Amino acid sequence: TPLRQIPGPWYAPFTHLVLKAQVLQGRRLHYIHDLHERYGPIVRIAPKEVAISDFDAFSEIHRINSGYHKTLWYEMVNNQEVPGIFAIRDPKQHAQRRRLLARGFSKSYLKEYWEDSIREKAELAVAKIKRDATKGSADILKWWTFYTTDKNQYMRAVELNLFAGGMHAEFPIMWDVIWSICNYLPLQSLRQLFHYQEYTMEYASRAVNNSKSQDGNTKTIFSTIIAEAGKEDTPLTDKQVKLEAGNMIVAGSDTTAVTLTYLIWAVLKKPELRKDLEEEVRELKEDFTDTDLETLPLLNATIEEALRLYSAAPASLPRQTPANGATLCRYKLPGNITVCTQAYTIHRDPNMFSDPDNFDPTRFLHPETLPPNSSAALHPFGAGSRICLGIHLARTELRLATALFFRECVGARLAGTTTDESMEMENFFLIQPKAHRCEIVL
Ligand code: HEM
Repeated sequence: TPLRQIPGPWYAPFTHLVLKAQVLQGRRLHYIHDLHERYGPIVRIAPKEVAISDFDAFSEIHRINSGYHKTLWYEMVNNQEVPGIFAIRDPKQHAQRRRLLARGFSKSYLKEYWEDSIREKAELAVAKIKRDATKGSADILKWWTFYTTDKNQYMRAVELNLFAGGMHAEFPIMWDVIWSICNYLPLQSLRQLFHYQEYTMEYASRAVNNSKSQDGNTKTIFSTIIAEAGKEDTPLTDKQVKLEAGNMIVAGSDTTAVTLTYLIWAVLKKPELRKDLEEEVRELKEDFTDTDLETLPLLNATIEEALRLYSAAPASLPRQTPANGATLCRYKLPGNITVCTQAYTIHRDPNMFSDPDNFDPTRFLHPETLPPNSSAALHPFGAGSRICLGIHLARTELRLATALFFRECVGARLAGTTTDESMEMENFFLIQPKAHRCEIVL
């Protein structure tokens, strides 16, 4: 195989077990990052899998109409009868579904119908953080999760979704064996882990049914999806709408909550930066809008820097080489093998971002001074036709929560329990702090 030319550890051509062991330990992105540091921008990581951190190759793989499609791994993670938007692999089918869902996520639509409700929830989360932090300590990861998802009996299933889906995709046989054993055990937590899809679907069904029962004036994401779904020549079935609702609930909750948590943590580690941010948001008028926030230089630079170092989905985005093969980083690759790029490594490329491990929002205050290609290399929300559908929603949520936090929680500090070690990244497709909490005090 031409893959034998590609640098990498001696065992990679023979087995994927070392890679899988890293996945099990929540260390896949660290492992691949270390391999890039050792072997360079293209590394063979398993018999039929290659990791790539070269900018040109990244652009080629994720370019619209590039011919590199999502791999089967996505369908295995999704683990549903029919794949939803996140997992659909056929480009035509994907484009059709995306068109249908996109309207409810457009920037103008969000501003018109959703901004007030996002702001209301951000205010509530910040009020709770302030209350807890004043009394003792506040776990911001917990409150940002409540900000992005309803606090209800399905929350745990939503949290488990990508973890359990990832395990199903990586270890399908082991998963099925354990699944059949656990079915006989009367343990609620195990049932939730192995039946996460049913719980999530139940939650999604409830959300869709609620939307249907609302009067015509009340718009929610699901009422928009349902309305748009009805207009198509081949409308979505009721089941497909619920399935997509489930996808949105999973894709839109931990992602934003984790990014916000790391953002606040990184700022609180730098008291001067915290003071500058507090000053910038203090100047806002009481009834500021998201449009006002878009004009704040430091707030936006801080969000950009948090997305560079700590966006919640910085790990491998696997794609399949076109059937007739490809050439990447001057190596010829056969068709239908997996190539994956990870933002974690590309965002830490010293040629794109000087002193890359340093959290320094000021680098984005004058983007024109950044090296060429660095803004194209920044892709916390993915790239090309599969870029995040919720990008505007996520950015609005990030702006409102960050501004409200630094207005209300002036002088916030990290609690003694929050250390660099407790915040180390655990990687099960998404990242989250190893301690699964992040406490602050006032
Ligand atoms: C800071 C928060 C977020 C981050 C960092 C993030 C990141 C990403 C990334 C990297 C992808 C590309 C995955 C790939 O190519 O394999 C993606 C896709 C997606 N995201 Fe997000 N996301 C965030 C918030 C949201 C929100 C709020 C929603 C919706 C409620 C959402 C819905 C989706 C959907 C539906 C896709 C699949 C799009 C497609 O394949 O067409 N995300 N996201």
